[in-house]
Amino acid sequence: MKISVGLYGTNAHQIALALIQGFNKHYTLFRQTCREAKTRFEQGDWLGVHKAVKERIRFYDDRVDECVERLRNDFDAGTIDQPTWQQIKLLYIGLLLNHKQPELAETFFNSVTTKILHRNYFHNDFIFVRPTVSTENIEADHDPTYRSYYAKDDGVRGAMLAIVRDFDWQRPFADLERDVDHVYQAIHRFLNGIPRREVNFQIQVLASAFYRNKAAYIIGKAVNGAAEYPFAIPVMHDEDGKLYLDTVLLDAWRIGLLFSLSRAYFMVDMEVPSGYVQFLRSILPAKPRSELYIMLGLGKQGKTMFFRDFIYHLHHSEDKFIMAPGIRGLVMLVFTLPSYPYVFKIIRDVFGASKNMDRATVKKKFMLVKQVDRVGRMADTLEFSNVLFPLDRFDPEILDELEKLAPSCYEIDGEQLIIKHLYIERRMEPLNIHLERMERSNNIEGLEHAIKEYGSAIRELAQANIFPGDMLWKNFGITRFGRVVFYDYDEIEYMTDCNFRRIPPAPDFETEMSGEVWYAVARNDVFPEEFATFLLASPVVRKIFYKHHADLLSPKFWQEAQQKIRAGHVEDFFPYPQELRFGNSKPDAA
Ligand SMILES: Nc1ncnc2c1ncn2[C@@H]1O[C@H](COP(=O)(O)OP(=O)(O)OP(=O)(O)O)[C@@H](O)[C@H]1O
Repeated sequence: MKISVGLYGTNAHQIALALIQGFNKHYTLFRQTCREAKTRFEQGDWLGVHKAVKERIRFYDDRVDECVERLRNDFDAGTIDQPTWQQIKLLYIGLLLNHKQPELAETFFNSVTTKILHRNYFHNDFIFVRPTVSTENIEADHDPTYRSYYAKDDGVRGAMLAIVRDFDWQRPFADLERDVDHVYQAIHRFLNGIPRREVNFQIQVLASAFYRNKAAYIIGKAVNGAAEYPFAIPVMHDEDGKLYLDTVLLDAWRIGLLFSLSRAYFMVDMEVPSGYVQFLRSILPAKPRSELYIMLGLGKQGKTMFFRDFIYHLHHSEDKFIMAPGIRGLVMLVFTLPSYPYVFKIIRDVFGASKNMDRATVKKKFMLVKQVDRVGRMADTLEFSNVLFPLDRFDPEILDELEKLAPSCYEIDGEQLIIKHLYIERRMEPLNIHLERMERSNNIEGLEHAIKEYGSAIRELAQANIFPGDMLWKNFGITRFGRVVFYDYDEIEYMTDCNFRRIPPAPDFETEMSGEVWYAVARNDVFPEEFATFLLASPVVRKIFYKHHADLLSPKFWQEAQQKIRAGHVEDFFPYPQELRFGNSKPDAA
């Protein structure tokens, strides 16, 4: 039934209700899959874990589209007048007063209404440019955000046992008391003894575990006097299918790395997500809230917050956007703001000669990266449409490049530059620049570290079913923490779609020397023996590469990795160093 909208929005209330119903449906489904993560973990359903993460990404857009359609069908949304839209927003705020996820619901409102309204309406009268409802200290009705434990008669060890048991995993531990003892010893070593307990001593633990890949992480902090000690404990399956604690992470920066954007998103069952973010911020104050929301699977909220932070930063800085240092892309045009740690990537209109693909394929590859396990080796990207930038902050070189290479991707409207589509990702030092710097300063240790890391990145990506396609140094970056991460996605393929081949012997010497290819090459053929030609021109780099990663230059490594994937093997990737593991168990060999 179509209801026509009268003057001053007599249906404003019904429209506000339709919007909140749309959001509530979204969050119910989102929570359901997060809740089921516990069962998937208990059952060791690792392929199911990947499938669920992939499917969850679509939930948001599906619900937004559904809600837009409902507003169009039931309320003729395109004809709603300005006063009615303002009224709808005010009524919607009223519906959020006791809501448990008001910040997400505000963002949902924006997602739906910006699909209906013209850009001129994108200000605070009509959408939530700024949040309106506070998320401070929202109490959950059913599932508390964190639980508190005290060291009573059975001491800290007893509290730790209770913490783990309260997760109620329906799978036995191999030897929980042994593991808790390891945790206790690790804390002892880390703190140089166990400090005297103050009267306020307590351990606070986030009530839902953080599920990712084959692990569940217990995250919390101990409070003692004025000091707080964060911790994260990964729980895993051993080779007999029993649970065990793999380590305890006690350095806040190491815990922060669990939330690196180059890893897959967590599944966490949260009634009040802002409570989780608030708690995480108390142990990781340097992590932007936007990145925490993204890592909790709430990407749209993360993007919204990222953008609010970015606009705020623009108002409080003066530097200009410049072209990103390094070798220019043949597919992407990349610029950056030196005072902000991200790069901005636009798909060019015309690609360099060697790039035989189109815009849709590039977008598909970027989406693929979001959906797979990035194993800490592929940068996550935030995708935006119609982004407004202040024109006077752009270096003329970027404007020239835009005009030359991507004329259909932008518009200039008065003082504003509107970029129609772009990806944003963390800025790193391009690996080619890093290696040159290391070689120039004769820093062999730094060079060796970076090359070792590069090979490990390729190896781990292969184990996670990703073949980078273009493995040149310039397509990788190195993070502040010295980790090598891949960021050029236009040529990536699933490992299982590639055909890794040895170069067939030449029929005769003349053919071999001719520089011509003497064998037929199909689209998905890959010849690992060729990698050395374009990677290892520098003798010092070559020597180090051969020392650590010579096997990557033969088809055998790649074919074996393929076989394992085809046999359903899901590799273990540990977001912390091997030497921190308690060594209780070899990882599950399944
Ligand atoms: N995350 C990043 N941090 C820092 N610099 C980056 C980042 N991403 C890209 N760059 C810079 O921009 C350049 C081009 O980026 P990218 O490799 O994504 O583009 P491309 O067009 O896909 O490249 P190619 O021509 O190799 O396909 C890189 O060589 C690098 O110098």
